[in-house]
Amino acid sequence: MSQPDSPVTREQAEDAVRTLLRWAGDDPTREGLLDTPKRVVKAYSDWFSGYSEDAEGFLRRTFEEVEGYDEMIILRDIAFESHCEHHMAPIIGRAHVGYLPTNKVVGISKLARVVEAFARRFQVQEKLTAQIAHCIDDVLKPRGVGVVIEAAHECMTTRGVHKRGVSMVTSQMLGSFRDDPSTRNEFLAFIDLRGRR
Ligand SMILES: Nc1nc2c(ncn2[C@@H]2O[C@H](COP(=O)(O)OP(=O)(O)OP(=O)(O)O)[C@@H](O)[C@H]2O)c(=O)[nH]1
Ligand SMILES: [Zn+2]
Repeated sequence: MSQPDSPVTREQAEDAVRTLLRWAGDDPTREGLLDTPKRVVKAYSDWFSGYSEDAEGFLRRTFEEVEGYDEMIILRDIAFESHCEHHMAPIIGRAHVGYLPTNKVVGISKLARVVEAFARRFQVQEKLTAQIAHCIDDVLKPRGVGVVIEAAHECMTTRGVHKRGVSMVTSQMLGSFRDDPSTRNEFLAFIDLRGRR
């Protein structure tokens, strides 16, 4: 992931927020807005904390004592918040992640941590989906990985085309999830996209 050449200071980021406030037609020196740049930068530090997270690192601790368990493992309904890289508007959704282990499994919370690490960046949903799947595939080297994401894009609901209730669905299947229709179908049946609404 390429980073900007020179680091931006917190003060510069706060100035940028003041500029936007002025540009929108308000007065950043009025009482209600005085602390807003500070708050916005703090909020952004949270929303974009993924840039400083090592997604692969979360998957390095694995467990082998699982009595030979070798069936599918799924973490479904992982709620996440991200931001679209086109409008910097929220993307609110759920991710479903499954894999077929080889001889080791990972702590289940780590799958959610991987989702968070990539979601807390500027994203398009396709890239987010692929990054999660490839990260799990690269580190765990399982027999297969499936990632399905359903999300609402606020750039489509609160502005632009103004379509509420629309969700975008993306999937990235790798290994046996891609090549073996029964594995793919088992995963899709477990996550039951429409049935659990
Ligand atoms: N494929 C994809 N498109 C996205 C995602 N997030 C936002 N977009 C779309 O990115 C496109 C950007 O299109 P542009 O025409 O450059 O931007 P725009 O003029 O603001 O477009 P409108 O949203 O249609 O008003 C829009 O169609 C968005 O709906 C995403 O995660 N994946
Ligand atoms: Zn957008």
